[in-house]
Amino acid sequence: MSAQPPPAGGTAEGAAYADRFAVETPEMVDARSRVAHLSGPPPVEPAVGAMLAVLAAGAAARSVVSIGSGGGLAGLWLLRGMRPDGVLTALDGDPEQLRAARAAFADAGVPAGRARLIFGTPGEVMPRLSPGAYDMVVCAGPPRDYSEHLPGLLDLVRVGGTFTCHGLLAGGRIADRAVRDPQTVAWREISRTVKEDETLLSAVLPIGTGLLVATKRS
Ligand SMILES: C[S@@+](CC[C@H](N)C(=O)[O-])C[C@H]1O[C@@H](n2cnc3c(N)ncnc32)[C@H](O)[C@@H]1O
Repeated sequence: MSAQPPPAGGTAEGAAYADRFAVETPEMVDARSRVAHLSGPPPVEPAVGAMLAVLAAGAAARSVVSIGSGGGLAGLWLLRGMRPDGVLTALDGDPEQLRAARAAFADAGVPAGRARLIFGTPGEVMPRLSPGAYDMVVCAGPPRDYSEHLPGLLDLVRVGGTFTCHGLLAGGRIADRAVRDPQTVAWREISRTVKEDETLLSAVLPIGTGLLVATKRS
């Protein structure tokens, strides 16, 4: 398990319980330790991974895009919830993280056809993805790196599908109007855009470092 993050809501004990409730497979535990020494932010907390799996199962997801897929933790949880014939498209701009993800999927026995690993940024890869074709689009990483692509990322989601971003409550800065660093400002822009989009029904879940979830209604 990753180091316990500051609780986005509730108590540290509650957050720890939510993470223990979401039991990870041995392959997930190995995937977590594989990325522990790499640079970059940590993978999703178990409670967040479990929520992603629940959302994927609820959407009977057959096609999911993971932006900033890292070493594959979120991907393994998503694959657990997706249909057995579902395909995960995972993209990351760090070759070491992608290598770790490839190892994680191989370890977990994920058939090659179920996971498409792509090196690149959202701006580079999005033109290769079809609008409206995805049951879920799952974003992680620094919000400034994908906020400018938010309209395009939302366009990828089919009607009835789900969009998520993880990390917006980290440190609680988003709630403090006096804080105006670029990442926090980017999180506010993403949250506002999603909240004000009348085609979306959205919520913020205080798990992990905060999960923004939206379902496309039209
Ligand atoms: C928090 S980590 C991902 C963790 C992953 N979702 C998981 O749970 O295993 C964020 C990832 O975003 C990637 N990333 C950051 N900026 C990016 C960009 N502009 N394009 C592609 N990937 C990016 C980083 O390389 C890193 O692997």
